[in-house]
Amino acid sequence: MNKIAGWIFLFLLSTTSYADDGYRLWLKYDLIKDVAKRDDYVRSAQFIVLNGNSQILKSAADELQTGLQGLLGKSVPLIANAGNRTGGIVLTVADAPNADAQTLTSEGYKVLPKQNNIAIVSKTEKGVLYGVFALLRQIQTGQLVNNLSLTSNPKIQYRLLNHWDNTNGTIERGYAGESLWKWYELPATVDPRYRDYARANASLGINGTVVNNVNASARFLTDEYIQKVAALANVFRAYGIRVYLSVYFPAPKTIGGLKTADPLDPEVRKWWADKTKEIYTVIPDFGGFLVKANSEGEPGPQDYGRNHADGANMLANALAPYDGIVIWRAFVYKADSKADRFKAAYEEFTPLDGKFDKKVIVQVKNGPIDFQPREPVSPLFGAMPKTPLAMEFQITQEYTGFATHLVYEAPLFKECLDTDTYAKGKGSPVSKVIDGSLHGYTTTAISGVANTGSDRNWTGNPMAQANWYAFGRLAWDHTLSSEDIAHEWIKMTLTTEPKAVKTITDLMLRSREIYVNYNTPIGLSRPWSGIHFAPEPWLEKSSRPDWTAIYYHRADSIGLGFNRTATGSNALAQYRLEVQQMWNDPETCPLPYLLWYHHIPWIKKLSTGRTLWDELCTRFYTGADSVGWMQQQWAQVKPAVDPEIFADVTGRLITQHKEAIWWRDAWVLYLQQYSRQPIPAPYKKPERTLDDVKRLVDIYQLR
Ligand SMILES: CO[C@H]1[C@H](O)[C@@H](O)[C@H](O)O[C@@H]1C(=O)O
Repeated sequence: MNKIAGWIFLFLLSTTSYADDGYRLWLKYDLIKDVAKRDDYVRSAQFIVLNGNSQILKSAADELQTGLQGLLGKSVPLIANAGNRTGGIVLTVADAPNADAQTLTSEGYKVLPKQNNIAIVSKTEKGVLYGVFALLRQIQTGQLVNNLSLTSNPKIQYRLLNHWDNTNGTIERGYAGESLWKWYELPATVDPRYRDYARANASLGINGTVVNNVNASARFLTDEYIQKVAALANVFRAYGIRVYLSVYFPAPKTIGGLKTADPLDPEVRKWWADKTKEIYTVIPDFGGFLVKANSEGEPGPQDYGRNHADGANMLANALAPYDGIVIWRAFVYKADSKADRFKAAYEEFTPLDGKFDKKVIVQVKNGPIDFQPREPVSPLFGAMPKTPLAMEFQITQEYTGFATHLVYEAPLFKECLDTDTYAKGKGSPVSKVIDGSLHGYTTTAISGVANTGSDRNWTGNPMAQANWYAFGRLAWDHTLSSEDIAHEWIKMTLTTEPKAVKTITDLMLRSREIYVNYNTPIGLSRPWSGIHFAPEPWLEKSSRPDWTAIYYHRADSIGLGFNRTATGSNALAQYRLEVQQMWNDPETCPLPYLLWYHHIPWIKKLSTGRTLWDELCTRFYTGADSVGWMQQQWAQVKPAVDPEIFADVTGRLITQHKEAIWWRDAWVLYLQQYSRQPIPAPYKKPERTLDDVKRLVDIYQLR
């Protein structure tokens, strides 16, 4: 009987541990199997010195104890003073004239050898917490810690997740279940998961979270919701994370009973000042407001004949007594079939450069359109020298295959950050614009639209955890490489077995380009069906002209692509001269951007030696085939990876392959109507007809 009970216990244990593998993210802290290595760590981690009892220091010590307990299989005691003892870890908040702290900014940390101990030093408790995670990361990735010497300062001040979560628990563009925030239960019931969310973010250095959708409900500003958000803030505070709210601009009317929301109206201004005061009374470290205004039907200051700066400055004024900021989004465009949507943000915002209050940051999406699998950088990054600009990346895979397609986003983020804007001559990359170093902005920020949800593994596709991870790591230090970040994440999350690490890294690094190839190669964009998932390049009618596909690709009997040169929309003129030169000439424009800027004849020979048509077909076919390669690569790592995660990713890759072929067929058959060219050898004509694919997409979109 006992034996049976024992078996049942073991069985339960093993199943829970599988299920937990996804839940624990990169903070797994499993026992290090290499005994020699483990002993080495044990010698350096015999005790933890914790001097002080602030919430954040306590979180740091807790995490260190939990991590070491798991990794070393041994509980490590906390003591208040090292005395003469050596071989421990000393957490130190360095008071002013401490030599070790001199090169540190407020959130930076050092991990260094000190009197035969490992010292984790920072000017602040938050920095100590980040240092603890850095030390754990070293151990998790199998690096030596004796004589370890790390110095790290975050390059960007506000490192935020933006959640597009609604009051009813849904998430706009969320593919991993419902919202993490259980609004109906809050504030009385506080899910322990909020703490794990905070730990995961703090481990990356994320220090703020906007908890609700930019298409905001005014309810978030009611007392009822402020209390709920305060309950979240109470959990996050212990991990150095501040909460922010997206605001509905006409809230003074909808919940305040005023007749107007005009930002220059004294009553409206008073309403916001009072509301802000109310928030700070309940959430003393509230981070500030995020605003989507006069964009995609959301109301804003223009409804009252005012501009974005008037709206943003009014909120900045309300925040003036507090340490909070206004993040005003530049994602704007008007429904005008004659205009080029590409140009809209630049046109609306550059005249306002220098007119924003110093508490305002203008948040710009990485590209001028909308989070496409590949976009050129937004021209705004090179054109707002007097306004701090925040970067907005999308971690959730709205346009990169939801939670089924494996797309590692670090290369996409890096491509944008590394692009030279030439704003102050050569060597003015986007990264230096947003980290403030180029124009001397003192306020700097970066946001990632979150891909988390209530799914047990947080992100739906377990591999998408890497995108959350990569965003956070790059927000802290944009000089890290995609490859190094992938290595870290894999070793902490999936396996440390060297061959498997290499195979998975390779797979991840190639995944985005593979997706681009079957989805939007050579500068195509926005061929989406309404839900932004299935191919619908044939879409010609929609409620807005710029929500059709034809608006973007402009296929005709001559060729394909959007002419944005001087003979077309002239959007290129929004960039600095050197950037224009990079893209202006169809003969020299790099292929990834070609159709973003040029209408190219089907039979035109490209730099690859193939005609446009043949090149497109090559990309669609090799892209779809490469998903087969991804499946083979993944199959090889089976022995090294948790069985449940292995099976989950295997299943998603099967779906991805099927859908990649679907994309290929849709594009090839649709474009062939215009090109009237045969599909080049060795590729075979799709077995289905264009009507077959259209029907498939129509059915896909039925409710
Ligand atoms: C929150 O709305 C989103 C919308 O769902 C998305 O399809 C669009 O791309 O971008 C919008 C935005 O960024 O405001």
